[in-house]
Order: sequence, then structure tokens, then C-alpha cells
Amino acid sequence: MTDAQKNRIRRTMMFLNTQRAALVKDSYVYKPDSVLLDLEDAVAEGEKDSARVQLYNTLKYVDYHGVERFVRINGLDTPHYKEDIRASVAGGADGIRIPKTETKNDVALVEELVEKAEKEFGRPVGSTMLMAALESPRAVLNAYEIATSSDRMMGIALSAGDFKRTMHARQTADGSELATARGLIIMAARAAGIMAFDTVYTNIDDIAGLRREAELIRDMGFDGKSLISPKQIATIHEVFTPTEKEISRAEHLILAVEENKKKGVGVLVVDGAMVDIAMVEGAYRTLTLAKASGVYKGGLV
Ligand SMILES: CC(C)(COP(=O)(O)OP(=O)(O)OC[C@H]1O[C@@H](n2cnc3c(N)ncnc32)[C@H](O)[C@@H]1OP(=O)(O)O)[C@@H](O)C(=O)NCCC(=O)NCCSC(=O)C[C@@](O)(CC(=O)O)C(=O)O
Ligand SMILES: [Mg+2]
Repeated sequence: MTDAQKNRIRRTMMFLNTQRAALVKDSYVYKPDSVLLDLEDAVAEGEKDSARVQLYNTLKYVDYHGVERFVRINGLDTPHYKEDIRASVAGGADGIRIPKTETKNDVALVEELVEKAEKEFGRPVGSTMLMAALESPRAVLNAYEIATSSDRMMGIALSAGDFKRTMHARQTADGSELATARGLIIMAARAAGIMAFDTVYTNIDDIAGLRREAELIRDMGFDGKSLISPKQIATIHEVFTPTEKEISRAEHLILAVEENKKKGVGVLVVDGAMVDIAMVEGAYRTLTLAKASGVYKGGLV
């Protein structure tokens, strides 16, 4: 896979229950950045085989119009995951989300099966990305080893439902039960040079609460969030897309710092605030995100 594929914009990764044909066939119309075709918890135990057949047909024949397609396979402690991997690779999924990943050995096991399937179905070896969902204290404490366990690894994601269950934690209004996990996950992802995704927000009708949580995780450095409903997409895209003011400030900052660098000046004041060379990288990141979000037409990136 290319760096462009690995680093593409992923503000929203929307779960779809693969069992429900009506959900999978035209979900691209809502324009999430990625879909997560779920074979795990959304699919009833007795429906695993039919969901997998539906997955293969969806991957093969539905045009998602550029929306990235990840598959959440069943857990590695189930009888399903091997066939899930074969169907995902045969259908041409962009990547696989490993649920309940605990260690780097889990990633190695999936990678071996993915490579075998790529050879079996004539897909380019190395083309299928991996991402890992961290859903327990052990997983979060192993975040860095998981994040660095494979060249295919594109990102790690907090999965709060199972994390709270395994932590014996209660859900709080301000998310304090998730603070340490979020901090460790974003740190591990940044240290490994891959992406970090926050968990689903389950109260579908509470858009104000979703916005607060999205702003919190954006400010911590997360790249995006897993979603369960199209109703949540617009809010997340709005929160993660730089505003006109942020874009203009980033442009001023880059131009001013570059101009002053030529004159041998390191620290200066732009729009009333002190800036220095350390802030240029963040300003370029803002413009890159704005460009990927379709709101920057300037020439600095
Ligand atoms: C919740 C509900 C049943 C509600 O359905 P309803 O139909 O009542 O919803 P409505 O709002 O009425 O739908 C209005 C219109 O949107 C369409 N529509 C709705 N949802 C859509 C969607 N997702 N994709 C495309 N289209 C959609 C619908 O078809 C309708 O279209 P139309 O009829 O044409 O108007 C539905 O959303 C849904 O199934 N969500 C996904 C649930 C899921 O996958 N859960 C597993 C992943 S989490 C997990 O496992 C925990 C985790 O593991 C997480 C981690 O790992 O991070 C952890 O540990 O935390
Ligand atoms: Mg879960």
C-alpha cells in the first residue's frame, strides 16, 4: 500500500451491520470517509455465514464511490475469523479491523492469514491494510507494540464499550473513565507514526454530546472517530475540518515564518500572537487537512 493510502483522511469511520442489505448497499451516499463493514458484534451468531457471503458480494459489486472499505472481522477466539479474512481479501477490502486486539501476536496471526489470502486470490501482496481495536486494559497497555507490529498497520482505535466492561468502569458524562486510555492510545499512535481513532458515541440523538466528545478528542490529537449512524457524520466532519479563520492563520504563519527565516529572525508576532518555527509543522498539517476536506484551494500544500 502507498503512503497516500495509509495516510488518507479518516475523520469518520462508519460501522454498518453487514447482515442488513439495506444498510450496506448504498451507505456511500452519506459520504463518510470510511465504512466499517461489521461481521462481529452487530451480526447475530446464527447469521455469521450469510453476513460473510453478503460481505463478499458487497465488496465485489457495490461501487462505494471512493469511500474506503474496512471489514471488522470476528474475534480471534471465534471459529469465524479465518473465513472472514478470506472473504474480505477475496472481495478486495481496503483493510481489516482486528477486534479485541491484545498483543502483537494477534496482529502477526492476522497478517499471516491475510498474506495467504492475497496469494490465493491473486491480490497484490501487502495491499490489505490492518487496524487494531483496543478494547481492554491489556490492549491499551500494549498499544505501542501493537501499533508497531506490522507495516500494514494504519491505525489503532479505542473501543470503549468493551473497554469499560473489562475495566469494571462506569460511563461518566465527561468521559473521565476513558481519559488514560485515550492518552495512551494517541501517544502510542503518534510514536509509531500511524493514526488514532476514538470510540463510537452510542447516544445517537445527542448531537450536542457528540460534538463535545469530538472536540475533546480532536484537541487531544486523534484523527477521527468510529460512528454508528449517518446522523453523526456532519457533526464530526464539521469539528475536524479547519475553519476559514484557522486556514487563514495557518497561511499567515507559514508565510511570515518563512519570510523572517530569510532575514535571520526566529521568533515573531503574527495576528497578535508569538510564533516560531515549531508551529510551522502544525500550520502545514492544518492546510493539508483542509485540502483533504475539500475546503482549501490555495497553493501552500
Ligand atoms: C443503531 C441502528 C440499529 C439504528 O438503526 P435505525 O434504522 O433505527 O436508525 P435510523 O436513525 O432510523 O436510520 C436512519 C437512516 O439511516 C440508515 N442508517 C442507520 N444506521 C446506519 C449505518 N450505520 N450505516 C448506514 N446507514 C444507516 C437507516 O437505514 C435509515 O435509512 P432510511 O431507511 O433510508 O431512512 C443503526 O444505526 C445501526 O445498525 N448502526 C450500526 C450499529 C453497529 O454496527 N454496531 C456495531 C459497532 S459498535 C460496537 O460493536 C461496540 C464497539 O466494539 C465499538 C468499537 O469497536 O469501536 C465497542 O466495544 O465499543
Ligand atoms: Mg467491542
